[in-house]
Amino acid sequence: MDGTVHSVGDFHVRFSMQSITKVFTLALVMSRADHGIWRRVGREPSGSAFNSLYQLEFENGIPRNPLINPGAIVVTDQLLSDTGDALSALLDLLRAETGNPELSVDSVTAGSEAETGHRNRALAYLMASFDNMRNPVPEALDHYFRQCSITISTEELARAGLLLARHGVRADGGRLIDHGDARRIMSIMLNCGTYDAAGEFAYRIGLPCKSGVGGGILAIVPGRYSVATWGPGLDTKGNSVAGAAALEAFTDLTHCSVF
Ligand SMILES: NC(=O)CC[C@H](N)C(=O)O
Repeated sequence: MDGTVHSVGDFHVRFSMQSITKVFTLALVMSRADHGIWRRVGREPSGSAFNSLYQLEFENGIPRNPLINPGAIVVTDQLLSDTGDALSALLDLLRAETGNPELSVDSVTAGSEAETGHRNRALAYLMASFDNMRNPVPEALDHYFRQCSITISTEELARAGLLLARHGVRADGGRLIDHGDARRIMSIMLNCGTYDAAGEFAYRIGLPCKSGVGGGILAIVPGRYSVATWGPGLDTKGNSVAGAAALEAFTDLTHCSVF
């Protein structure tokens, strides 16, 4: 938590943050008093794929949790209502926490997210049909697609993760969220941060984690440090195979887990 970074391998390589951004948009929304987000999204593991539609239909347009796609779309929609510019709010936070003012969106990735995002569009319109979207779907999705396309290195991701390791205290010593909300976000990461493999991750690694389909994983050792891994090969659930293996070896060797 003093900012010392230990790195190995391709730690300067930039990759697409993808779903890892979902943790930071949630923190931004929760930083506002009376945010009301838990009326719009749940806090239970989904047990299904991150872009599954059927559960959302059964559960009346209320996504299971904020770390699967429909939940994150709701959170981004809320952040858009709160700030007028969800993407800028997220970029400002990540630039400050990583210490890299150049952190930005990869426009080629963002273009491809928009071009291929039919399922995300289906999820968002389904939620709109249940009156769970506040902004026009195309506008909210534009922010969501660009948010997923922010590029970051493992070193920067580890720095950003300190926000949670420090229970809500920012790099500049100010506070974004209170201690309890940081604890709650990490509990959601443990239960929901790796989609329908969260049980397996808790068993193998025992840390709050958030993965993204860009191959990154952010893991937090609360009160001590954060660990970021990147390996582009994904398993069938969308989690980095090498990243999970590295984190498992790491907690086996260090005995540092929340259990
Ligand atoms: N699991 C992920 O990283 C999903 C993010 C991806 N951009 C999507 O919306 O489908």
